[in-house]
Amino acid sequence: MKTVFRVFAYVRRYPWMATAMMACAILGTLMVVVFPKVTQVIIDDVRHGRGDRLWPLVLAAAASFFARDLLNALRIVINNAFEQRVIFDLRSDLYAHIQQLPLGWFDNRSTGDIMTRLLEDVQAVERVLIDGIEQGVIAALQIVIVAAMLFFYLPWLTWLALIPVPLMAIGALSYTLTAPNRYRAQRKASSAMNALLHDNLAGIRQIKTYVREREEHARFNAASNDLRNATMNIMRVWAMYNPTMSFIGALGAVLVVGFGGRAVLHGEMSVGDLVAFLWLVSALYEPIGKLHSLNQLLQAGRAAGERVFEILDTPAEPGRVEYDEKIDIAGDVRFQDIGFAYSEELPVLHHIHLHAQPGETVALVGHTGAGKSTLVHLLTRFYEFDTGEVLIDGKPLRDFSKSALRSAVGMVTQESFLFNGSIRDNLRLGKPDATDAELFGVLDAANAREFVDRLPEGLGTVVGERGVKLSVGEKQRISIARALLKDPPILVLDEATASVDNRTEQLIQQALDRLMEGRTCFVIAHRLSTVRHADQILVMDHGRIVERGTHDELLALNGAYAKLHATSFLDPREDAELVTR
Ligand SMILES: Nc1ncnc2c1ncn2[C@@H]1O[C@H](COP(=O)(O)OP(=O)(O)OP(=O)(O)O)[C@@H](O)[C@H]1O
Repeated sequence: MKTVFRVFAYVRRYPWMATAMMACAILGTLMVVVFPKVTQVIIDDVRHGRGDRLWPLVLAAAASFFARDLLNALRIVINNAFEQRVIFDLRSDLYAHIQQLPLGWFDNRSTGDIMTRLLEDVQAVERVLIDGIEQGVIAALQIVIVAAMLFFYLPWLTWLALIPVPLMAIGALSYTLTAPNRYRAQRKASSAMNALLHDNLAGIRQIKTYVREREEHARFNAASNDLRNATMNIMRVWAMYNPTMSFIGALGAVLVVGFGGRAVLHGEMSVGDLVAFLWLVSALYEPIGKLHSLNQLLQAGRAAGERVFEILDTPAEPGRVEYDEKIDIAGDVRFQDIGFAYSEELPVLHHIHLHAQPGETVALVGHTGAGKSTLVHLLTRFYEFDTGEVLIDGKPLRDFSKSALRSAVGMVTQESFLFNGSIRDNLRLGKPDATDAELFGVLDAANAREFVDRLPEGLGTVVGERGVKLSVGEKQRISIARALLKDPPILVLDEATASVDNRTEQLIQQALDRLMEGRTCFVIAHRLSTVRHADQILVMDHGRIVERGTHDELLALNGAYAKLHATSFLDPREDAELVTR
């Protein structure tokens, strides 16, 4: 129930719309009493010499139907606007919160699952909200009004008409108690199918390369079949529950016809009363039937709501966010005895000490999995270190707002992720108000101007998902240009290992040199040239810094670094290129 109440809290944001909608619904429902009354009067009174009343009564009945449907039309218009606002709010809150969640949360979830929650689950929650409130209240109101009228007419026949109600309540209760598991299973199956779909679309090149289309199709069908089975399970129970309830409800009308008919035969009630009574009984069971459908919606919404609120209840990343805060950072970075673990079983960094002065280049080298990326991710608080302290310009990292800190650190990763927008949009991520002249300036510096000028729409060219329409070397240079535009005092650079041709390599290296100039740089180094020119090299092994010094010092030490060097761990190609440059 907690989930349901939390969902209803969203309605409170629009009290006027909710009130207007309810007013239309209530007034429209009140019209339900007119027709049975008119019918009774026509049958009983008009028949007995009050023919003059016939047409005014017919007119009154027509007017009541017109009013009911006019109010209904109004209610639908308000309802739609209300519904869309609520769904917008819930989706917006959810998205805003997702953006604030720590990276560790994303590491443990599939994109397809998150998207299912944001798209499908929000929709299911919204249906409960709107239909739940509105139709639930209307149905309850109609039941109360009609039951009151029935009791007013003939209490003994009303009691007979209500005999099926306790049976229906028991049926509804057992459905409600067993439904959550069925709906949870369905939401989970839907997420799993979407996750597979998302993963496969992202990996479509691999699927084609490894000729896995048939197998992946089978895997998709299996996930889709799970969803089908889960949905069928819900439907099967519903197919039993709904008609059973409808049949039990119909028994009420049957009892009324039987005992009411006998009363008419014995002259204890008029035919008009019996007809009116039957109308009212059907007007009583119609909303009861609706409540059953609503119960089904409610159970679906409950399962979806749990998944939506699970995200909203996940604590956001720690740290302040002050988007417009401007800070001046020189770029002095110090790690003091830093320890970090992704999870208790997976300690990754141990006793890390390092000091980089403003403008220095620190090269991180070491075998794969040594902890180099993890170390630099702590600098931007992508992950929170467990022990020790990181200081920037002598101030603890956690005293900076996250926004200011991340504005001060530029990142150029191997992946060079580009968004599916124009080159201009992608560059402006680094500086939203940059003019085209500034963009061309950084494209020049990043050796990217030439190919951008050659593109059919220049800066306006759309690069495709993840920048798929650009080559690896082009993407790298765009991402260097983007970092140049951001102009951060601290730079994290994950040197690309992917090979590009020698000329492109040279262009990229030149662009990087320009980018690194005058900044404190942490480079996850894969090239000999980079480490040669670094002010200090940190050699990492199993989460520890095992050696530190300059290239010559470390070679003279004849330890781990010398071994890496001897085994050509670092790519020497660029070195040769630079010498000839
Ligand atoms: N997001 C994560 N969640 C859990 N474990 C992780 C995560 N990222 C990295 N690891 C683990 O932490 C260890 C260090 O990884 P890290 O990526 O920092 O190494 P690296 O030195 O940068 O390696 P590479 O040069 O291959 O990128 C590895 O054992 C890795 O499996």
